[in-house]
Amino acid sequence: MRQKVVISKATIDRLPLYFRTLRVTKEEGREIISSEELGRRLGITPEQIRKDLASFGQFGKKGVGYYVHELMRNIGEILGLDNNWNIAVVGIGHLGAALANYQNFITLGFNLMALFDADEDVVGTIVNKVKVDHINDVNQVVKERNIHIGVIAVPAPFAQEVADKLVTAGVTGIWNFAPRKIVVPEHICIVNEDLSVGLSNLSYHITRKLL
Ligand SMILES: NC(=O)c1ccc[n+]([C@@H]2O[C@H](COP(=O)([O-])OP(=O)(O)OC[C@H]3O[C@@H](n4cnc5c(N)ncnc54)[C@H](O)[C@@H]3O)[C@@H](O)[C@H]2O)c1
Repeated sequence: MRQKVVISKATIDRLPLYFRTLRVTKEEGREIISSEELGRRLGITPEQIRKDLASFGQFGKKGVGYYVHELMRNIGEILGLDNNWNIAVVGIGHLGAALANYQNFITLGFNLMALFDADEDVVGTIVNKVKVDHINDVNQVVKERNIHIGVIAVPAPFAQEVADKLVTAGVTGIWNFAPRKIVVPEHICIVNEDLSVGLSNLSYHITRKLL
C-alpha cells in the first residue's frame, strides 16, 4: 500500500509565494532560476525552498537551477491551479465587493461566476461585470454555473447558514472570511481567512525589532 506523505501547512502556504515569484521571473524573460535567487527574492533560505520542493518530487538540475516555466507548471499542478475553478462570493458589502473586483484571481485560474446578497438594494447591481443574485437563488445558480468554491463575506451571525446553503447547493470548497467557526461535512474543504493574523504577525516583528 502507498504511504500517504504528510506535507506541512507551512510548506503548502509557501508554494503560492514560489508560484508568484516564478511568474514575475518569467515575465522578466528569465528561463532559469536558482534556489539562492528565489530565496533572495522571497526572504526564504534556499535550503528551505529545496526542502519544500523535494516534498513533492525532483525538480531542477544540480548546478543549473530550476527551469522557470517547468517549475511554475509543476507548482501550479500541485496547487490545482491547472483546473479552472468557478467561484461565487456571498455578501457583497465592503469586503465582498473588494474580493469580487480583484483582477488577479483570473490569472490564477479562478473565474468569478456569481455574486449573492440578501439586501434587495444590492441584489441586481453589477460588480466586475457580474450581476448580484439573491441568496435565495443560490441552489439554482450554483448548479447552473457549476460553482466549485463559495466565498463567505457576510457578517459572522449569518456565516453558518450561508455555508449550509452553499454546501447544499453543491460547492466543494469554502473560503470563509467571517470571524466565526463554521462546521461543514467532511467532504467539503474549508479555509478560514483572517487578515488580522498577518497584521498581528507584523506587530510582533516590529515590537521585537524595537526591543
Ligand atoms: N477575514 C478578514 O480578514 C476580514 C476582513 C474584513 C471583514 N471580514 C468579515 O467579512 C464579513 C463582511 O464584512 P464587510 O465589512 O464587508 O461587511 P458589510 O456589512 O459591508 O457587508 C456584508 C454584506 O453581507 C450581506 N449579507 C448579510 N447577511 C446575508 C445573508 N444571509 N446572505 C447573503 N448576504 C448577506 C449584507 O447585505 C452586506 O451586503 C464580516 O463577517 C467581517 O467580519 C473579515
